[in-house]
Amino acid sequence: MLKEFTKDFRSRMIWMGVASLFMALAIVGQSYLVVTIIQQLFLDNAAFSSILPAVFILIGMLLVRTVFQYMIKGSGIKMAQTAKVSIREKLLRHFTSQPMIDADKGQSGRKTSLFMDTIDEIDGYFSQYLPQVIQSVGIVLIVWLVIFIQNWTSGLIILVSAPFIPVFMMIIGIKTKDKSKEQLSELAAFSGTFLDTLQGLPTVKLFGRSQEQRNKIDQDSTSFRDATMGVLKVAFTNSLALEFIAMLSIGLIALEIAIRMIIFQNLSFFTGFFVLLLAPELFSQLKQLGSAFHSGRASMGAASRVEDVLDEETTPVSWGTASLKTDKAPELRLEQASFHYEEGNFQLAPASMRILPYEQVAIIGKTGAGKSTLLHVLAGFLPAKEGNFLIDGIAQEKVEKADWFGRIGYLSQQPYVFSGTVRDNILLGSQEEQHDKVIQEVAEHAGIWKWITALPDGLDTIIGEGGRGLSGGEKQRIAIARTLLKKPQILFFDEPTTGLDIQTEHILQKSLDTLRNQTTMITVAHRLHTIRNADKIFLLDQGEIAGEGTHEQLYKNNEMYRKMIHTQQGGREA
Ligand SMILES: Nc1ncnc2c1ncn2[C@@H]1O[C@H](COP(=O)(O)OP(=O)(O)OP(=O)(O)O)[C@@H](O)[C@H]1O
Repeated sequence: MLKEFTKDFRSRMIWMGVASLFMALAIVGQSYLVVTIIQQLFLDNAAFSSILPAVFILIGMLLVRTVFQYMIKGSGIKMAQTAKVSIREKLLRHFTSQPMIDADKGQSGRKTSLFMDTIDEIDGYFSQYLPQVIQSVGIVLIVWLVIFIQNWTSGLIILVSAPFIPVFMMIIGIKTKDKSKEQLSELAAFSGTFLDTLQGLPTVKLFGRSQEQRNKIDQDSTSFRDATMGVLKVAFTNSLALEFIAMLSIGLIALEIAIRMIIFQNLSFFTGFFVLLLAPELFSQLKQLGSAFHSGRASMGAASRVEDVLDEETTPVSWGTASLKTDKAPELRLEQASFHYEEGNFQLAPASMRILPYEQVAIIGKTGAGKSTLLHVLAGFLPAKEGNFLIDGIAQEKVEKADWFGRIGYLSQQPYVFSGTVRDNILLGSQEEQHDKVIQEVAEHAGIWKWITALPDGLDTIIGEGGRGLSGGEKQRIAIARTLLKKPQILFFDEPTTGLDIQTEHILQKSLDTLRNQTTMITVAHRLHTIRNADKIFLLDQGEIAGEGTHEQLYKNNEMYRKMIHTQQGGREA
């Protein structure tokens, strides 16, 4: 994945290469001038004024070096920013293109950690590793060439000792990728458990499981700490080995220069000192490359974790480009359409049905019969695996996604309320800004206006993430207000199984009645009222349609339906 980006960053990398050549020349020039100044001042006893031009050129060289170093680093940071934005977009597209069922999978904390920490870890590859490789290769080659020309024996010592650094770097660094991947997995697990516990705190307390949860968090945090220590251990071993090799090589060069200068007296002070200044510059570049290699490997571990998630199999719903040519609610038709989840063995048997515009449809059946699954297939949240799903005669996969979702509404059993103002939450139902009068109107219909006016900031009151601080009934009413604002042509409604308070129930009924003639309503129904008033009822049993018709027809002809109604009525006749 990371290599893909290097193509996009080719021009930046060429520019970095050029900058590193200038840096190398500045390093050589800087050492040359330092030696010249010292030789003139201390050996040739030159006047200070005569070395002033050299001092100014030296300052210039230092400046050139600093500026190019800054530019290479800046370029690396820009590459990292672009790459991170692009990877985050890819991941977001992956998460959002998943069908509802996959989107709900896994812990939110894990996903957040992947999205934030893991992608941040990729930063090092572009901001440190790549720039350092380009910089070090250029500088090391040029500096080595100058040393070799000046004193070939020193050049030879470097040629023998320097390759140990990349070799050690690779041997030690190889482990970094796996260790870093493990560390990020542990962090994700820790974030997941922590967020899960936080969200389920009342449940945990209620069941007296605080200690177990505490132990689990403790365990996850210890695993994360151990994994972090593992990565750090590799990093420290890496630095130790690099320092050791560099120190040994520089020591050898110093010894060789001293022997040639003092014993054999065949090396000038100028050349000896020049080489002694250049050698640490060369090894410093190699050491920096070693550390950058470590962060590069850690980034590769992070990238591989992102890749694992991107490679996860999903069953996305495909959409096309055809617009529905109708202003009214489209007709829906299933032709031998079936569905099964990747996991588990539930099968929605091939089902055929026709839902006419503005029909009131109820889907009923026992728990686990497949009612919500059928509703999700009809709403385009899940793909029909076989058979056809036709929307106004057009195959669903050819219909434009935005056109379809612009026409439908979905009221789930547990509607989601976002962290934000009450106004923002209601306005989710509208593509445009709406006047407060309109919001008031739908809020009144949804029976929540009085509640809103009693809030400290009215419509501008901030409500918590996931609707925390709101009762179930209040969340439902906000969801109803959103739906009323959207005025969908088709409303998919997963009726709450748990009894709403009588008032919310009454409001819900009234709101749905207002929509009755302008909306096709497909309801997973639990209330007798909805079932009796439906134009068409589909009775599901273990994933199969076991009956279809009006209440009267089914009551007359279907034993299972009769039994269900009797149970609902507590034994009374319908
Ligand atoms: N994401 C999933 N992966 C695998 N199996 C699933 C998934 N979601 C639901 N199921 C299974 O599919 C079957 C049908 O589930 P569905 O939610 O459609 O039933 P339902 O009739 O709506 O039930 P209820 O009335 O309890 O909501 C169940 O056995 C359920 O466990």
